[in-house]
Amino acid sequence: MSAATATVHHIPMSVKALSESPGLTSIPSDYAFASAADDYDLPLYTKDHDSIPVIDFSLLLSEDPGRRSKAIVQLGRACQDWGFFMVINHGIPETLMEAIIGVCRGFFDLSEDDKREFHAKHVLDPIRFGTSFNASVEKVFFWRDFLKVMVHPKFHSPSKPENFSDVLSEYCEKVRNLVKGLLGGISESLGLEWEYLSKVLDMESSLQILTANLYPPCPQPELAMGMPPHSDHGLLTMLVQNGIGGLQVFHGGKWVMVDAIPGAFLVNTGDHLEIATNGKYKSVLHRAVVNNHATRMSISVASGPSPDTLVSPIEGLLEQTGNRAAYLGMKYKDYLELQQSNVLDGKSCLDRVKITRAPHGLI
Ligand SMILES: O=C(O)CCC(=O)C(=O)O
Ligand SMILES: [Fe+2]
Repeated sequence: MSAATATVHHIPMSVKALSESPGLTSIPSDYAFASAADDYDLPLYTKDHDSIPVIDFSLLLSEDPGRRSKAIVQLGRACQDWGFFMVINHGIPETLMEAIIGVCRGFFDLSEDDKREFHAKHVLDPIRFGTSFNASVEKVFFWRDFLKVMVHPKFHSPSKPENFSDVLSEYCEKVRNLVKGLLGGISESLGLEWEYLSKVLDMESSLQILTANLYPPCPQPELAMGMPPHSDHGLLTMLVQNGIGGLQVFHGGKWVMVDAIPGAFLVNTGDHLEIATNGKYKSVLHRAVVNNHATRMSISVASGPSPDTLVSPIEGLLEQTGNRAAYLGMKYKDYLELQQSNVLDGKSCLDRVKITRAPHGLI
């Protein structure tokens, strides 16, 4: 390509640096998300937050069969009706949850030069620092910086700040165990054995990715968006935040603001649980809004099958779900690459593997 025809896409600086520019009172026009009006611009409901399902993890492991099966029914309902729930009594110390938020904050507070080392060349690079979602293809940027680290089956970690790697490894191992328990309960809620999903999805080699999100104060929060409506790849995403709200889930045709129980995990079902269950447990749309007074941080851990697992609807579940597979099989790592290389837009990636059929009787 000659210099005259080359187009250089403008990659913005971090929103952290932008938000710290002296005298910033409005956002640059390429962060104005509201002008790109979308279907999700619906009224916001907070009153429903009481009904967000709460799962007591300790009951899933209870020795009392009655309490255990009740908890499993509740978990199945939460996956089917909401695709979102909070988990309490999960056994992960709050000090460790605070520590992971602390070391991630420490990472974002490194100099821009230090962080630049992790500007990725490829979306599957194991450590990536960036802004927005995929700034090289986006027209509108999101008010968000991120650090993404692949921590399993192979562990990676930035070497700075000090003790980042120790906290990351301890935290992610504990989250993996929690996910194993939740998947066991989910398996049973589908009438399968506790170990079933873990085995067919090869969770021993589960691809686990930690994403730290930083949303600095924004002078015009009503125009900007932290993360647009999207569903997550993988099976379950486990999220914690620094005490500042901003996560909204789409439920019953409305955006519901999540009012987190302190110390609880916020969990959402991902695209690969939808594919594996042939649409019985659908991945949930969610988004993150920003505010003008406090820096919000959230740490999400996405847990998927092993990178090489071909994920398609599970045979044993077809009978409960209309007898025909409604999704094409795709290797998890190929799906991940596809999702991360494009703009983040609702469930557009999942739509690519969805089999659409003409209504019965029509060709
Ligand atoms: O910050 C949040 O609450 C949402 C983050 C999120 O959706 C993600 O990391 O996929
Ligand atoms: Fe998400």
